Amino acid sequence: MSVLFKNIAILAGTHSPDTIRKGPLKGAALAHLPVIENAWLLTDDNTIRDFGPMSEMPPDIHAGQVIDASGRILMPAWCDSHTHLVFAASRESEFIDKIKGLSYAEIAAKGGGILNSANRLNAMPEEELYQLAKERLNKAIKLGTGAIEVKSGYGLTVEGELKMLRVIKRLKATSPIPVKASFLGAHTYPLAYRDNHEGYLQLIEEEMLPVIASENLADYIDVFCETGFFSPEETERICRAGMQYGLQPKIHANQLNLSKGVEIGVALNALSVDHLETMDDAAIQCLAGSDTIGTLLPTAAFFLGMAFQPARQLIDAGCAIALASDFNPGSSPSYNMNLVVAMSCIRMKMQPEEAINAATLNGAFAMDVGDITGSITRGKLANLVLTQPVPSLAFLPYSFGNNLIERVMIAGQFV
Ligand SMILES: N=CN[C@@H](CCC(=O)O)C(=O)O
Ligand SMILES: [Zn+2]
Repeated sequence: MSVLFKNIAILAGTHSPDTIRKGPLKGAALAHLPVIENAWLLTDDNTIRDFGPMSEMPPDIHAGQVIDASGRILMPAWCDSHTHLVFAASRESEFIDKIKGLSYAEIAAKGGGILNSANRLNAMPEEELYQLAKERLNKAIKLGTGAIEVKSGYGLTVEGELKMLRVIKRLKATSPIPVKASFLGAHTYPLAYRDNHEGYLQLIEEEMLPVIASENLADYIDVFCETGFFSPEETERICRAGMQYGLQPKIHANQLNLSKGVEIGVALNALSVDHLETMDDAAIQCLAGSDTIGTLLPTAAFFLGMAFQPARQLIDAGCAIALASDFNPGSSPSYNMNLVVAMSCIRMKMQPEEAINAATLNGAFAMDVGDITGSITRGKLANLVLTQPVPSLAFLPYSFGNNLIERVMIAGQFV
């Protein structure tokens, strides 16, 4: 079916094919969000067919449905390039511990955190895990998410990790939006290997990765490179093991400490290094001189009460920045990308245009779908967000916490 949107107050994110070909928006280019005011857009089947200013709309357009978008913004759906959407149970008891003053690291050290999620996940049948994940994904789509990356990392056993990745593979097959999978077996050391790191690294290399590759269960290799989790040397070893199977690194770096994750990610040509709460000048310069995307996860910093990522310094240094939700039960129990964008403006001093680009086009590039989604470009997927009537683009992050989305279109269909 084709849908014609008419009288769109602001059609935002109309990046040209030339811009898309150049890859992620870096530095000052991030502030350039092309818009057409008083515009029309036509979808055809699952794609964006054409668009332009109302004054130039061809008189003979035929569409199955016509929408009057007066006063509204039409823009690309969010591209959430970092989530842990597959998990068995929420962890609000740890939330209480955090309120009482325990840190993320202290909760992890007493057997909570990722290990808590791993115990619950290993006990849950695959079908139930899939149903829970599918429900969450559908809710995220209704909030405007039109492409998503999902990680394993709550199994930490051969069976558990494969179970998670098989769930993600089913989501890929059944979800209306693009889904990418990252293998995060190196999320933390399971208790059984606490004093035998070599044994767990070998388990990943010899028992997990070969099966993952043969069943085509992952697109990326991820490691939590952090003090108390995986050292820089261990991170590099696991990334290289994944790379032998064609998995590009996309790693957790510099969340709690200057972990060297950024430097390792850049050296290994990682697609992205994610978190970046804790950065020094060397790490910022290293990222700026690379093609690796820095994915900022402000809701995780917010939830853990940490300093926010230094978005301004990163952008001013010339880095390519994406924004993602980090949706997970421990450090970011929200998949709301609208909130991520608002928080990035309010707390990281990003301009609304920068935040929208980072959460759409650059997010798409951070999961290799920049050629099919993340902007209003002819031939791309019609994955679109139509807002309620709003006075301006800046109103979206300004009016934080309010749901301003009226309709979401995925592959040309309203959801
Ligand atoms: N930092 C490591 N991993 C997740 C949190 C996982 C958890 O606490 O369950 C993150 O990206 O924030
Ligand atoms: Zn994460």
